[in-house]
Amino acid sequence: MDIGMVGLGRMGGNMALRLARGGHRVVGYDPGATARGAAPELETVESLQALVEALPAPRAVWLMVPAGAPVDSTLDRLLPLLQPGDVVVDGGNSNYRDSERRAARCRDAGVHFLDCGTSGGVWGLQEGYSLMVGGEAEAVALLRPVLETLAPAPDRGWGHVGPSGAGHFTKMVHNGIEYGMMQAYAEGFAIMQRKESMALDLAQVARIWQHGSVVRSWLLDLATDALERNPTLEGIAPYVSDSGEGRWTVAEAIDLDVSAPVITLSLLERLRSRENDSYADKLLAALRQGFGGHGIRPG
Ligand SMILES: O=C(O)[C@H](O)[C@@H](O)[C@H](O)[C@H](O)COP(=O)(O)O
Repeated sequence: MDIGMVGLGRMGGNMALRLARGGHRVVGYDPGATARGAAPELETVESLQALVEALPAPRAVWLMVPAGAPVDSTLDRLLPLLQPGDVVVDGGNSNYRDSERRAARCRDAGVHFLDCGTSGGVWGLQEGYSLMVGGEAEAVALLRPVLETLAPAPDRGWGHVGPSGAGHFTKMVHNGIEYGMMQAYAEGFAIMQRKESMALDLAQVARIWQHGSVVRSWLLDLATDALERNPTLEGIAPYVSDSGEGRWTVAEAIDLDVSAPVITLSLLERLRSRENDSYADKLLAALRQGFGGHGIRPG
């Protein structure tokens, strides 16, 4: 089918390519002008207007722009160009409450809005993406050919999970789980690395666990590659960023009265990783000295 792809960065560019290679006609536009003009499979245009004009009705336009304000500003410019019956998909890591709001806004204009949680990262081009779609069934049916091509296989790795917001809600929880799993691997390997008397080959242990072990997973495969390439993790600062999904998961857990200690602590560990001159730790040391006369390490 014909589809417009807005945003041709790491995710959008690869998704556009996977679709083009899967036999779809993809018209790409990148607001940041990082268009992959070099990829011969992609037809790129210079404006949203040109993108809309290049598509037959009902139009399908997939947004892969950074979450937050860029999605709203793209919608501001895109909606007046669309017609009732057209479909907009937000495939980025948007907050699900924003997606509920955007769906209502599109509905007022007669345009369908689908929120699609997209997992797979840079590997999605070859492996396919895991896609969680929220919105109206009618719009999902229109997008089915595209979803079947983006997914690892037409009949699996994607699904209509619920009403507007449900796609990004499930992706948010997916990422919360991702935080917890990553943290558990990181801690386990740190314990083994500290056991200097055994001089364990951590890449070897990871390789063993990849086969038959209860904790085998794609994240473990990535850990194995990382440890094989760089066993001491030299050149990597112990600083872990986040893009918001873990925070939203923790906030949602609290709102719903769900105890989610592992996800919460893995988020806090990321925050902790960014403190290399902790005021809180200095105060702790000062208090301990205050009440117990314990020594402090001069800094
Ligand atoms: O499933 C995925 O493909 C990932 O979860 C991806 O969507 C993720 O958002 C970023 O790679 C990093 O997220 P953080 O910056 O929050 O770690």
